[in-house]
Amino acid sequence: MSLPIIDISPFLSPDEGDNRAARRATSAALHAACLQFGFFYLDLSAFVSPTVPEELSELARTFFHLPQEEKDKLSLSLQDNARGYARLKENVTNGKADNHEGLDFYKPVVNPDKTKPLWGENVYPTLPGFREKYEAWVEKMKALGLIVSKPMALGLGMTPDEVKDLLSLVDDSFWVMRAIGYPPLPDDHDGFSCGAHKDYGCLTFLYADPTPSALQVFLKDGVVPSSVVSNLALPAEQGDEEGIWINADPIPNCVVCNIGEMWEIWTNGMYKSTLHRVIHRSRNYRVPFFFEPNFDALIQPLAAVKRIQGSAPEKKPVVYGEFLMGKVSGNFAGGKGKYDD
Ligand SMILES: O=C(O)CCC(=O)C(=O)O
Ligand SMILES: [Fe+2]
Repeated sequence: MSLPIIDISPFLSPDEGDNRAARRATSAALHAACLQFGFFYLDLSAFVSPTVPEELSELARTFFHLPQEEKDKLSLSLQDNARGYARLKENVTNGKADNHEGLDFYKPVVNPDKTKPLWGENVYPTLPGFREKYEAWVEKMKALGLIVSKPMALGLGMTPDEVKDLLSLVDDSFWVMRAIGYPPLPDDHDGFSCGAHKDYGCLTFLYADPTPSALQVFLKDGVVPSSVVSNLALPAEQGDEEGIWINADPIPNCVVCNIGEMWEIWTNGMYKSTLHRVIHRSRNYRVPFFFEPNFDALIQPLAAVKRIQGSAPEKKPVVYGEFLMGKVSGNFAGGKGKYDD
């Protein structure tokens, strides 16, 4: 049982000739993957050289091996409580400390003011090449976000004008990038490397180290046939929901991609943002990139979705920046973590 692999290469070359059919196939495959799982792999062989994410992981390794007092100089508490370094177990999900440390970056803002949540400045380690390589990755992932948004829009049957409108909501993405350091999760640890959560933006692109069984995805009952479920070893339940946890092990040349809550609103719940968690039994370094809407974007159910669903009750629209602020300031002030509801 493995999540689908989507080939984005037809969207890297012009919309002509044989490529048209290939584009339609990619869009249909994405639509099916979003309907069924909300999680899939994107094959980036034609887009990213495999050495680039390895370099990022290596730089993260070097940073997280620095003495604690060096890392604390970049503490997010010295910034805007969002940008910067969070110590091991500083983030809490579902009331339990996450067994990871992290370094977070957000889209730079005009007139930064670190007394306002999210509105400070990114802090980069002074390690040679760190800033350049991570900033280059931001550019690559922003481009990927725009590329993948197209087949997603086409998979929903959007018209060319609707596609343009959708892209205008993400063309100045208020992105987030994290470098995460996972030490091995001790057997007696009361919690996870990263507790079960949904991502809240549009699309997460996770460059994952090759450790198997670390990232786990919750599939509710009925998503996969029971003949498949009986072959899976992980225990079932999540809160009061019945389902299974499956491993989303890394595949060479692919990023793991999942959809966030903004796609859930755009599709009026047709695509679900899927719960996931991390249980990392070895030491490693991973770099998720969160491709989010523009800060001021109004996110509401799409006309194309209304055509599919008819007159279903509609999810409430949100302005992405307000939604994010509510989440971040409420959670940090209330002692909750960045992923808590
Ligand atoms: O490290 C991973 O495998 C996933 C991390 C994650 O889910 C997140 O940071 O939102
Ligand atoms: Fe996540």
